Amino acid sequence: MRKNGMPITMLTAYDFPTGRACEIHDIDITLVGDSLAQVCLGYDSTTRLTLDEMIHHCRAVSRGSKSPFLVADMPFGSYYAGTDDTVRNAVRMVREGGIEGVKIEGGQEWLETVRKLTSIGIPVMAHVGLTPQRHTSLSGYRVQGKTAPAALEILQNALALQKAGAFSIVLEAIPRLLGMYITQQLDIPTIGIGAGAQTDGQVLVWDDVMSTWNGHKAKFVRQFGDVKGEVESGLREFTTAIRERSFPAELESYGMPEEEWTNFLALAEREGLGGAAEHHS
Ligand SMILES: Nc1nc(=O)c2c([nH]1)NC[C@@H]1CN(c3ccc(C(=O)N[C@@H](CCC(=O)O)C(=O)O)cc3)CN21
Ligand SMILES: CC(C)C(=O)C(=O)O
Ligand SMILES: [Mg+2]
Repeated sequence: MRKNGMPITMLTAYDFPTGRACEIHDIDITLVGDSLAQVCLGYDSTTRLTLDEMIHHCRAVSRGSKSPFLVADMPFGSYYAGTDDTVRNAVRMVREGGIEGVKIEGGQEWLETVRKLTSIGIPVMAHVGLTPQRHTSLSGYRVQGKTAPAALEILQNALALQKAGAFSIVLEAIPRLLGMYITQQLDIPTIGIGAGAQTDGQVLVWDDVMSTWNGHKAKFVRQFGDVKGEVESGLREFTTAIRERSFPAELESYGMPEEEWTNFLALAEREGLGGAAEHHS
């Protein structure tokens, strides 16, 4: 993939229509992010998402997103119980979910896992800096690598993950200088989210880009679309039109030959049903 060329565009998708939109509108990498826990399923943390739930959404996205490279987050708890178990879970995501690569959060502790998945043909995207699956032990969603030792540790993790075979790496919520430095040091492409403008690509969450997410807006989010505004005005007009009976119009309903209607009324009356039709208002 690209290094120093045109930046890589990556966007999350969670279902068939959003996957389809990534394909049609020229996204390079579609990510079935575990952020789906929060933005689609209403959980308070990505740690609540199960492997089965993730696979269900991967299946929908993969039917819509054919040409972008398709990556999915391995859910919290699906890659800790030894390499064999992790491989089994990743293989399910590929075979049942139809995805092409997996993303895992963390550093040195996953080198063996990255080597194994890569060796059996499942490309691994690494993810360092702010790792949301660990928000509890990180004491919340905080910028990472702001001190010299912390920055060094992130760089060392990134280098080790590359050496273990990761094909790309997400850098989340780190100072922009560190994002630039790590990008220069690595041969594999870096994809930033809150890592400044010098990474090889950028990723954001669909609902942040489209302004449909009602929760906290991180500093790194830019809202490019106003789907929330469209939903508001669309629903206001929908309910108003129903309540004032301007919907449906005649053209939005079905007719019947006049003669059939007359015969119907006569038939109904003969059967002793309903009486005259003037009751309807
Ligand atoms: N809608 C949404 N967007 C995301 O980017 C996202 C999710 N959900 N859910 C899963 C994780 C959680 N992520 C988050 C969540 C919060 C912050 C956040 O509030 N960051 C603070 C940093 C404050 C500081 O340390 O100074 C910020 O205000 O940017 C960052 C990433 C990224 N992912
Ligand atoms: C924000 C991206 C990188 C992610 O991991 C997610 O959407 O879950
Ligand atoms: Mg994620």
